[in-house]
Amino acid sequence: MSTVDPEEFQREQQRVDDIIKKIGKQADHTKKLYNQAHNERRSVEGNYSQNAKINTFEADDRIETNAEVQQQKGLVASAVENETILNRQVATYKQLQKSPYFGRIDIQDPDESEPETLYIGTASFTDEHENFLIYDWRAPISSVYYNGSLGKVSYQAPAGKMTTDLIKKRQFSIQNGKIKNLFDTNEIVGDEILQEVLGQQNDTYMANIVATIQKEQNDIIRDTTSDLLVVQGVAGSGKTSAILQRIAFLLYHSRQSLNAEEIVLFSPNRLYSRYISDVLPSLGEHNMRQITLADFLSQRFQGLNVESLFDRYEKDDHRSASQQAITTFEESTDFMQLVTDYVANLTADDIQFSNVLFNEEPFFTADEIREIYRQLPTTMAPADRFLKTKNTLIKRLKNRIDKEADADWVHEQIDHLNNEQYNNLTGTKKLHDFENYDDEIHYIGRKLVAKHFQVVYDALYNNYFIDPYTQFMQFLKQVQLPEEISTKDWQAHNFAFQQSIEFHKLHLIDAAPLLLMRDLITGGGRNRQIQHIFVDEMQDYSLAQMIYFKHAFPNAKFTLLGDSEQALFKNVEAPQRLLDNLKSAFAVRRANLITLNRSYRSTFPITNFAKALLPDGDQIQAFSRDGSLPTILIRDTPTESRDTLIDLCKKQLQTYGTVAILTRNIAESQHAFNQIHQATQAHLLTDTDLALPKGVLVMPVYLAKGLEFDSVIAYNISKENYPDASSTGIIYTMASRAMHQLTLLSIGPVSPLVQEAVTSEDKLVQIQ
Ligand SMILES: Nc1ncnc2c1ncn2[C@@H]1O[C@H](COP(=O)(O)OP(=O)(O)OP(=O)(O)O)[C@@H](O)[C@H]1O
Repeated sequence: MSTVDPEEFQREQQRVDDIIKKIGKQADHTKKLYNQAHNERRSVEGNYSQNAKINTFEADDRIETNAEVQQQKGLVASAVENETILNRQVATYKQLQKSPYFGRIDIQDPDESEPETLYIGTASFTDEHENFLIYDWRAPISSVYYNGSLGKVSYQAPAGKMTTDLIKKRQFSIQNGKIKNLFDTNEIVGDEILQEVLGQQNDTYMANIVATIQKEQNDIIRDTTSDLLVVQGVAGSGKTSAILQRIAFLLYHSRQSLNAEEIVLFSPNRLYSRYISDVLPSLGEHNMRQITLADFLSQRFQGLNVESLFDRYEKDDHRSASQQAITTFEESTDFMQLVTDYVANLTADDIQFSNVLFNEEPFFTADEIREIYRQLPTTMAPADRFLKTKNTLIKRLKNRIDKEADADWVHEQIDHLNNEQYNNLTGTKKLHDFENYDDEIHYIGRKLVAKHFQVVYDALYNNYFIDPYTQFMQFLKQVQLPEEISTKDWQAHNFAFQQSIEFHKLHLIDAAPLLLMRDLITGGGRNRQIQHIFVDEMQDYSLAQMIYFKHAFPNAKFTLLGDSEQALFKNVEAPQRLLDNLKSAFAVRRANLITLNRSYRSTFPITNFAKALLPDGDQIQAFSRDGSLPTILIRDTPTESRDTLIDLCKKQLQTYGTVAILTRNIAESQHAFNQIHQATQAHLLTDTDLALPKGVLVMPVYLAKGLEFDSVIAYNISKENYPDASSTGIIYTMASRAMHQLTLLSIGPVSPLVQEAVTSEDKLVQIQ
């Protein structure tokens, strides 16, 4: 298979052996350092807990002890960091020992007499003289490997654009220190190694793809200039892979100014979060923060049960045209603009202030709060007025505390304090900080009263002096409706909003506009620390939600990835239009759209079948990997279908590690699971599952988003279940989850969507 002669192969193997030896030496040395660091951390920690236990009872000792504890704390933190870095290095060496590199480039720089040979791997490795024996795949020079065909190539180095002559490009597949395959290639990254990688069985969790990154994927990964990067990629084109490699790349390039905590990925579900969680650690990086939309919204609406995308999908089956029109309206950019305009024009009388209670009595009345707000200049932004109002309320609370501090009940409480309680109240203050005894008693009194009124302070701090739900109701009532929505339907919708709030629930469509309204009034809800937001499966988010993200993370650059054909919840939107919409809504300068049309996940026959399901499937290029044709099994009765399903699962398990039965919704999953679980030990997966087991998995299609399985069985793709084109996205998503084998089972006649593929002149499926 290899394109190089045996002697050359031998020379390369010799080099691999030498490098592995060197890595081994370095690994042993680092392991020793790690053990030292580990012991040191434990001893520093021991010291710290000793010191922290020192008697802090005597007021004069307290400050000294405090300083010492702070110092010890710093020592612990740096010892932990040291240990973590060394531990990570040891892990990297271990990985490099198995497979030190995957690429080699020979380049001839214009001002050098000899060509230079560079090897590229998942991490850098240098010898004792700081010579690079392996270059990190993210190093500037490594981009030549991913980007260039032989001949003149350029790359971006810290000093600016450089050019060189690429005279050889070699790809390796090295496993456990042995070269399995070796190719010289002129292509960007040759298909041979990719064939091999893609032909392997699903590993349950996603692996990094740095050895075989393709050119378009590389453009996504190395884009450091766009404020908004939108990627439209067909199923299996490597969008999720590109996100993760991109994060690794950004972290490497901005080591000093960016850390993983400042990157947030919105993931479609929790299974997906787990599915991708090994990729960054395999590249020696920490994972970014991950959150699902449902969890994000629940955090923002403490105390309310926010509908999830999945709840909504389960319900969407039964929605009328008018409900659909309302959803479209409320999820649009225009609607978010209406919210913004509404808030900008709110007068003091319009704002729904509410009483702040203490012991069930008003401590501040809504009218008092409104008066404070009214007195502020109307030229101020609502959020600034709100903040000033809040500060005034806090000041008034402090005045109350000050007065109350000398009340009899307070003095009485002070008399009953024991020494420890008393000292805890004086905190870092020392005795001579007080002018006299009265001063000290007043100080203690204030502390006691502040504790007493803590609920009031908390209510102010959390902005509970406004009722955002009633406010939103007021907003909904005055909205100018588009023609296609009748006043009656709108009223019904508003009533439903009000009712759901009474039951502590919130519909998903109301969440983004409501949050925006609340934030614009209160000035809260913004996180300026986050530098990058990634959204995978963006087709399942509304524009309104995206606009809210932009508002909530004002300093972040956005990378949005999706496949409009896999939209489970709405109609397909052309990527360019989406980009234009987002570009104007986000008001960004540098926006970029990248399209990925080559699909890597599935075998050639599976991708060909999936393509045929789509009206514009021609744009999808199937990667040429052999496999059997997808099979359609039509059974007349539920009993026959059950027997077929059990047989099928058993048979497939002999060949494959994961067999996924994908259904339309949770009820259907439950039904299929009940039929087969005894015979097949199947697992039923739901929204709350966090891990992916091996074996037969049964789940609704929306939980399979972003995932892949060796074998997929699309459950009951009957005419009855999928009567028309509105289900195209669902069947396409199911089919495109399969890596090696796809089976479609129908009880009764098959869906017309599949029928077309069946009757196509090219043989796309086999029927059994
Ligand atoms: N350059 C590559 N080298 C090796 N494997 C790749 C490459 N690109 C993609 N793959 C593999 O193809 C499969 C699909 O990739 P990925 O899940 O990233 O695609 P996606 O576009 O996010 O898919 P979907 O939208 O269908 O969920 C994965 O198994 C991934 O490892």
